[in-house]
Amino acid sequence: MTTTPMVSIRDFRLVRQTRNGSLLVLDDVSFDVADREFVAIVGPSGCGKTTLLKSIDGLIPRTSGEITVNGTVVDKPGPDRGFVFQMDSLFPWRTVLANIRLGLEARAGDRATKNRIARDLAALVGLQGFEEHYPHQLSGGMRQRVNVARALAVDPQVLLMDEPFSSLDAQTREVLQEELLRIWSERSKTVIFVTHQIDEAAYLADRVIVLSARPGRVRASIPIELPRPRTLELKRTPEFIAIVDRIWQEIELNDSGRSARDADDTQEARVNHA
Ligand SMILES: Nc1ncnc2c1ncn2[C@@H]1O[C@H](COP(=O)(O)OP(=O)(O)OP(=O)(O)O)[C@@H](O)[C@H]1O
Repeated sequence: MTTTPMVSIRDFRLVRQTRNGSLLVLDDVSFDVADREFVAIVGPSGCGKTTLLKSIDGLIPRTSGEITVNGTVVDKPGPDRGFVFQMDSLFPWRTVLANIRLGLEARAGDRATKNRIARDLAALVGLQGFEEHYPHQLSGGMRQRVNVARALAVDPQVLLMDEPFSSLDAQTREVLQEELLRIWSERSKTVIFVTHQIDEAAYLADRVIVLSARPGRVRASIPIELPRPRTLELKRTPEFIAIVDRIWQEIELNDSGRSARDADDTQEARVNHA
């Protein structure tokens, strides 16, 4: 018996229109993500990680290929997916509770129930006691906790996270990484997590997908066979360091064998209109 993957990406290709013409951003991307799997996506800057995540959310129309979530073709955002953005995307005039409640407001149901859900989520992300605070009264880490809670409010099956901790200091980032693993296991979500931090990818994920320089193609899919539950001490073990090294090697070599960092500046993956 085969189980349907939670997210399935098939022969996905995406061309963006820019001032200089058409730009091939993603090409021939295919991979599956199982229910409750935690997958991290890494790759050189500009290779299309955010574009891929937004495509899974249905925010960008595909050029060809297909993405399905729980067997349904994605053509727009839906409550089965929650998106946690890279940058602080809270409404400054809303309290913590009102920000978390946001996704629920368009839905049927009474205000008391929605407030209860929002309060439970505030507690889940460690913000009990801060429900009536405004974003400017919170630290960066606390604001990202609100972002996570807000994405969870509609109880999505899939959580799409775009470098959610990148603007945080190293210590806060590590605290939130541990918290995210706790939330992921408590709430049984499927997570797709884009990051630049290779150690973050290895620490969090069951599997790391490495994209090539633009146009992004799947270069490697590396299973992270490290035991769970994971604690931060894991990062100091030889097994962990070896995995991080392996991921780095895949990133450093792009398709033409050049350094991925150089290639990002020079590669012109443009598609002519003609
Ligand atoms: N709205 C847009 N219109 C046209 N091109 C875009 C748009 N957004 C992004 N791009 C281009 O698509 C390519 C991929 O961008 P994307 O943000 O997905 O990359 P990324 O891998 O997430 O980058 P980074 O790691 O730097 O965040 C880049 O060349 C970018 O310039």
